[in-house]
Amino acid sequence: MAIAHPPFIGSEQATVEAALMVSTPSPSRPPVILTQDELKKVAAYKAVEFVESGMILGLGTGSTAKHAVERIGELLKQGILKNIIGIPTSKMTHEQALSLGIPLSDLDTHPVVDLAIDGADEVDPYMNLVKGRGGSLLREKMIEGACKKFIVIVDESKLVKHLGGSGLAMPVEIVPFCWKFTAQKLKLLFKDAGCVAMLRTFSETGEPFVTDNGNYIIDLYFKKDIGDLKAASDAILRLTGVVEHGMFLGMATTLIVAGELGVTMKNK
Ligand SMILES: O=C[C@H](O)[C@H](O)[C@H](O)COP(=O)(O)O
Repeated sequence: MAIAHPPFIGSEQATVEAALMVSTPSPSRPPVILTQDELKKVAAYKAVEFVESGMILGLGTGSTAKHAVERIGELLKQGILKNIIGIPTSKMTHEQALSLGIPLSDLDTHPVVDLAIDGADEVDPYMNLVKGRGGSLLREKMIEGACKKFIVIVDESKLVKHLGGSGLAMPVEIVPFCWKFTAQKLKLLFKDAGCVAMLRTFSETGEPFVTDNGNYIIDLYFKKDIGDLKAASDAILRLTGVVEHGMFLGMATTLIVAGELGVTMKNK
């Protein structure tokens, strides 16, 4: 997806330049064309402006968060940030952060996290999120739930009117034991919303996708709005066999969206 991008102003311009290393647009120069990945990078770089030396940082997972982790690594290397400790939300992010020389820890050692930066699959107008299409929802929810501040970074394609509204998956992490039984229970919970529950598998082999915690993912698809999110969350979590779901309700404290009209930021 290529988007014609109007000139940014102020610190947003600086963020775009840092993210993309582009020169300032001018009337004589055509507008910068940003791909979806570049928009993710712009949002990520903007969020990293809130990172301060000495912070304990929750490091998110996914194609958006990876830009933030990369930028943190870069600023550490340049000596602009010092004494950062990262707490990765997945094995993948752990590997990335290690390769960048970011010192790492965990919630056992650092139970209070200053700031987390992470992407999302869907964001509703109240900053509720769907996360976990990459399979990392459990560790993300544990770490982001322990944060004083949680910045969500997305490109504008992630904005929805209501959760589940993109028509894409709402992930639920479950124990592998009798997964069909749990999937059926999940489907029945949302039968009025026309729910379809599917085990996440690898398309090449048909083998189940296994999370970092050794669990399976059931992806829920809804034909209609599921309504009361808190009630839906409680009902899912009451099912024995469910470990966690991908609805992150009331957790985000700041939302940064990069889109066609520039970067917007919203606080809780
Ligand atoms: O499990 C994956 C995480 O929740 C991601 O943060 C989420 O899927 C968004 O990923 P991306 O930035 O790649 O769209």
